[in-house]
Amino acid sequence: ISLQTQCPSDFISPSPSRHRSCPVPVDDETGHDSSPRPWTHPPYCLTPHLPTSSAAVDKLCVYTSSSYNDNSGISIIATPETAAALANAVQNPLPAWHARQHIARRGRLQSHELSRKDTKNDKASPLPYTVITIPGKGQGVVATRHIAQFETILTSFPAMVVDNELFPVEEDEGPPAEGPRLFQRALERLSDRERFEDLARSRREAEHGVHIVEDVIRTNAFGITTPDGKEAKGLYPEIARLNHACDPNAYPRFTKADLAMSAVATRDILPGEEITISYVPLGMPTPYRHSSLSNWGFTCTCSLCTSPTSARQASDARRERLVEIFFSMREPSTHYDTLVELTKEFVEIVKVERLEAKVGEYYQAFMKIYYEFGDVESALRYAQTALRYAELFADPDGGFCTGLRGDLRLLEALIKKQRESE
Ligand SMILES: C[S@@+](CC[C@H](N)C(=O)[O-])C[C@H]1O[C@@H](n2cnc3c(N)ncnc32)[C@H](O)[C@@H]1O
Repeated sequence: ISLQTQCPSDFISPSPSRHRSCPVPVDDETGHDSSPRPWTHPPYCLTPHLPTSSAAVDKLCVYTSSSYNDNSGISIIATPETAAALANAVQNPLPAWHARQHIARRGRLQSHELSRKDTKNDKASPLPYTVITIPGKGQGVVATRHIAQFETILTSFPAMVVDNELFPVEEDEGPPAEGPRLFQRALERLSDRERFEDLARSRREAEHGVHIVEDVIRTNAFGITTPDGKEAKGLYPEIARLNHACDPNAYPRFTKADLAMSAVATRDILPGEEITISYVPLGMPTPYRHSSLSNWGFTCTCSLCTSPTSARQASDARRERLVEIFFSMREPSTHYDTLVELTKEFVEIVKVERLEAKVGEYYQAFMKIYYEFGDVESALRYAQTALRYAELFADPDGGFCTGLRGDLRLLEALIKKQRESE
């Protein structure tokens, strides 16, 4: 008998649990008298006045679990359906949960100074990083020992998840007027408010009246997809200490099954080196990066942006060349030999520009192109490498990895059939 239950909004591998159930949507009417599991407070709901272009949303409610993440707590602002889809992740943490050393007690980071002791791979400090003040950047995260390429540096669990309806893309559309009341309730109910309120803000002076939750989320949150497929913002206080670099040494990986966000090293990191991620899509040339970064209200002074003009221009040219090559590779008029040459050039640029975290995506595209050319053996090799990198930098149970595994099986079957008929 399998104890595992599959719920309608489950991801590929639901975490097996004896206590597993399929949570039903609850709101302020259905959940008024009690606090239905895993929520420790009755849902607080409002009907937002959304722009007509927006999908129909009857209610947005605040759902809180005070016990989540070693009693740091989580507040979710979502529709009853999305909250139900998130409930299992909140209620059934994966077995590795307590083993994660970087969740300090009460969810706070150990923010001690980077001392000589720390840099010597000190066993007493289980964390491979510390949080310190970085001139011109506020706080930042610095390695306290050698971190190997592909190592998971830190994993963080969300303090808040907020439906994107409260963060319309079009600036002039304006957020729904109900936003601040929902934000306030979500903040008040958090057990560890300090973990949230300590985070960087970027709109305090420029835009008076912006609610602290809106400001903190806009400055620090990641875009995530909930198990029922809704776009939301996830606020991960530990990961939020990572500053931006255009040539970062870490990459954020979101795993839907436990809602975790991890920072994975894209290359070896030396003790004392700052650990950085890119806030904007990797691989963009300077002007695109700078306009995308304007949302955070800082001028990027990372090593790439402050490198000599000639080096920066060379990097921009390589990044633009990647796009050109990609289109040429897909041109129907491109001959196979040219395709092979273009692939080599592309791979070389990816190495020089240190875009390891994008290899999964790039090689998946190569797989398709070589398959269309009838070179199934090469397609299989690219699919294998794509999956290896995707499992490092993307959700191993997510759609990207699952799709690649399916492609691999098809390609293997095809090759087997071809060999049998030879
Ligand atoms: C997600 S927070 C990063 C952590 C933040 N430094 C702190 O003290 O908590 C984003 C904010 O950090 C600062 N920041 C991040 N990367 C930076 C960079 N490369 N240069 C200058 N400031 C940066 C900006 O103020 C930005 O709005």
